[in-house]
Amino acid sequence: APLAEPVCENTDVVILGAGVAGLTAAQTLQDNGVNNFLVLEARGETGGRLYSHEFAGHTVELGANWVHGPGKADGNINPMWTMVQKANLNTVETNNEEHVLYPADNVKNIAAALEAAGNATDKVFVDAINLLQNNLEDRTYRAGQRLYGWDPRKTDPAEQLADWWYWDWGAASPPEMHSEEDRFVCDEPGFVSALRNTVSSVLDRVRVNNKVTSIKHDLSGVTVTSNNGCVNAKYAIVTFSLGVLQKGDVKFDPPLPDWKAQGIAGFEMATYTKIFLKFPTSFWDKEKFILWADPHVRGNYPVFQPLDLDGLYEGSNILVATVTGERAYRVESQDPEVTKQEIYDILRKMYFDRDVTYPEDIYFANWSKWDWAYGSYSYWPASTSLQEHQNLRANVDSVFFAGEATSQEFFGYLHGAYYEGKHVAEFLAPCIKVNQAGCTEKKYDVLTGVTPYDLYNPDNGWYIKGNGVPGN
Ligand SMILES: Cc1cc2nc3c(=O)[nH]c(=O)nc-3n(C[C@H](O)[C@H](O)[C@H](O)COP(=O)(O)OP(=O)(O)OC[C@H]3O[C@@H](n4cnc5c(N)ncnc54)[C@H](O)[C@@H]3O)c2cc1C
Repeated sequence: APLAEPVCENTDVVILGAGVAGLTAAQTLQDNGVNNFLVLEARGETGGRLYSHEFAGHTVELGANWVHGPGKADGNINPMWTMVQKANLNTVETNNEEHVLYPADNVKNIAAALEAAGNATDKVFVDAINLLQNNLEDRTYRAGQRLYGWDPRKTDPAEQLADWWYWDWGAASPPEMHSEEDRFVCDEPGFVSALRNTVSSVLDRVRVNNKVTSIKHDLSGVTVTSNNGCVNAKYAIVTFSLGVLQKGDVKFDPPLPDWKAQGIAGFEMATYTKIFLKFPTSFWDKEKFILWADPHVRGNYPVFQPLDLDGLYEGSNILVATVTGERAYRVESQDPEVTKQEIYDILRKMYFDRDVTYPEDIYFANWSKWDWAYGSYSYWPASTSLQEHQNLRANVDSVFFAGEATSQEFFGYLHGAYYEGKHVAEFLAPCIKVNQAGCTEKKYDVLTGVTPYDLYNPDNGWYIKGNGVPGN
């Protein structure tokens, strides 16, 4: 071949992304007797949004931190819990009720608001299962809460904090997982070590620092181009975050069909930013969650978590603040020194009677900016159908998709990514082994609405369909 022509590597399956979904897919292919595969990863390390990082001499988790719902011995065990136990990582049980409340002069109201919000939330989840199982019209989370008596006043700090706590922060947990405790992972090897141990036999297939820029596809295969060359394969498994798919940095050739583009466009990425702070002294409550009801701004540094609790990083003087959504974008876009000062000012208001010291160091992830993530995790907007979600999940030609966002049950979670990676590999393994073309997953070319057309009638205020408009 002429020298200028790039020679692509050949393999059966090219997995794009080495997060939980990609590495689980790789391991599952191998477990099912498929050995000819490669993993291309943009970053210099594996794990993706399971991201352990050194801060102030300790390993902290920039991304996933909890095993949400470890499961019960007599039921389903969360696969992430199995990994964490095998790796023998230190964890601590948490639940949303282990908190101290600030400001001190508003504690009674905050406690009452938390109780009301919590009660409504429990009922909304039961409701949500009912709507889903019976194919009834969806409603927003807020509509559900109102029906159960929770409609926080916009200018009531206690109610706004309670609302943030049960929605923005905590309650995005799926109903199946809701009643169980959560396990917070805090250990020097890092949460990501549990994943790496589990997939150790496929790690040598991962090519780090390979940022994929285009995916050429047809029914017979794919050509994937990265900053480091190209790979031909029979199948690709794309595990990029929903944010990456939405931003369009990776070109599909031919472009993705409408049903697929619509599936990708219809879902949302949240941003959840943890801010790690190292202090000269530890002056805060030794409690798992310290909540702050800001008198003016909803979600303004509403939760702090000490990492220097007994059994965690004792003596570390590390405090973690979390912000979400608009407040997270603000932190990502302003000078960290400003963030430091803002947090210091709030801590001084909370602990006006203690010796509050100034943070020595600060670090946070730029989830909404990082071009390998563009957000922290996905969520499912109200009134978006299962069909549309399946289209986000389904393959286009030889390109398959897996990741937390493609999980209908556990989107947003590590175990969602795990189950999707496992599913896609189990689906493809037989296709590869018998060299069977046209393996394809369920998709919907047309998404249907829910109101039958004969209900568009004058009784319902609909005059256009042959009935003329009122007064004509
Ligand atoms: C702040 C935060 C807190 C969270 N907390 C929890 C929690 O407590 N519990 C929980 O269960 N879940 C939590 N999650 C969610 C969990 O981390 C994710 O659901 C899970 O890690 C997603 O795995 P994935 O394999 O689907 O995607 P990813 O981990 O995003 O993997 C995709 C991989 O693709 C790579 N990639 C992207 N673009 C390209 C490209 N162009 N070329 C090559 N490679 C590319 C990325 O670098 C990445 O490694 C949290 C997430 C965040 C961000």
